Amino acid sequence: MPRSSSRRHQIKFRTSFSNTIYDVLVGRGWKETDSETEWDVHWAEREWVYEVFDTMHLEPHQRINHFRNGRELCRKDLLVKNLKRMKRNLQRDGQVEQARAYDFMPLSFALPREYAMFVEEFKRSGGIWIMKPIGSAQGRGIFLFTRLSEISEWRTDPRHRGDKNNDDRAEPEAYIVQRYIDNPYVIGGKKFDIRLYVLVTSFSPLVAYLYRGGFARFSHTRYSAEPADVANNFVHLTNVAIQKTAENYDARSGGKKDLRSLKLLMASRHGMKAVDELFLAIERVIVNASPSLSANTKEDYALKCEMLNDAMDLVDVEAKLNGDEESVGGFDLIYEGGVVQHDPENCEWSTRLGTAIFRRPPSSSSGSGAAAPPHGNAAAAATSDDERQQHHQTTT
Ligand SMILES: Nc1ncnc2c1ncn2[C@@H]1O[C@H](COP(=O)(O)OP(=O)(O)OP(=O)(O)O)[C@@H](O)[C@H]1O
Repeated sequence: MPRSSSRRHQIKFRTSFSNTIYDVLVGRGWKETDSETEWDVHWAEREWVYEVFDTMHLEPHQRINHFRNGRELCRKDLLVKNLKRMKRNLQRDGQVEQARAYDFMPLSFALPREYAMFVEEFKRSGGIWIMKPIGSAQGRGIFLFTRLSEISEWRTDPRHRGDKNNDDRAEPEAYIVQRYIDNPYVIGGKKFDIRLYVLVTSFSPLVAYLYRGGFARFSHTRYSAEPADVANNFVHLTNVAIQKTAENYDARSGGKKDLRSLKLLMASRHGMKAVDELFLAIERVIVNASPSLSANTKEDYALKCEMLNDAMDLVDVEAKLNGDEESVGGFDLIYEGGVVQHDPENCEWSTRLGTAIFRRPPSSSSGSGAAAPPHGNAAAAATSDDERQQHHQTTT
């Protein structure tokens, strides 16, 4: 795609969403269209892209928000399958150290297919396990258990049948069963997870950018791994969709703490170096096709709009980039066919505390050999299925 001159025509977008992404696209002065073919940006539903991608023709200037095979990394069972396969291949090739990098995933089995293997492991080791429907989001259908009989209920209960007509012969719904991490890092006694935004502009070679902003999603009930609390989702599941139904839910903060405050707090406990190292390790394991783009607070709305606006700059709809940028807005290149290694001699630590990566001073930004032009038609940042046709009030 020629990048020397900016395109002058009116940019047109298509979307069925009406949350932050809609506001951002309109805010850029772009025009909404219903046309099936005449658009520059299509912010589409994930399943739709998976279905039609192979039969659609994309012009070089057109951008769509999912890859055709995104579910290979973003559906829970396929992610497990691919991570296991990758690890096996590395072990087979004698790359022991690289294979070990895949140990971050707790022991997992795809049900019902690997039920017998799971039962063998469960009888051997016991403990707390977590069941997650393979294609769901927002904590829906997730539950913890400590006894096999609880799984038997899942196997026989019609509510968990793949066939919604309650056909007794239908297979139980597909789940991932995973060893539960029962000693999470807590703040104020509460469990949290972290929402980061990654924009993947190409899968071959893999090119990924990480956004500096993000937030932690907190539970509202103190963490406990006691048997009496195992069934209490308010203790164990940090999804906002779950937490907002808790009695003590704090609607003002939305249960969220921005990434910068989180890192400062952790730095005050452990030192900045430890926090930077932690976030570099996190960078190596981030994957998600559907971060919620709806907002439940003013801050949330501002963060998501700013992130999406920068994402639109990065996928270069208006053909304004040179193609060798390592940072665009809040997005920093972290992977381009391999981990982007910045020379510490030439770099300074980010002072924005968003992500812990080396940031090159502006004067030495060119000729690094690490940068890649943002390219490809797709960008893996999307919206949860539940957000279709919704406005700003929904949450993950
Ligand atoms: N193996 C595990 N050990 C401990 N906690 C877990 C484990 N797997 C998932 N969780 C917790 O369960 C909750 C839901 O997990 P996750 O966010 O992956 O589900 P989801 O339904 O796909 O949600 P979302 O759509 O918001 O990403 C989170 O609080 C997460 O920390």
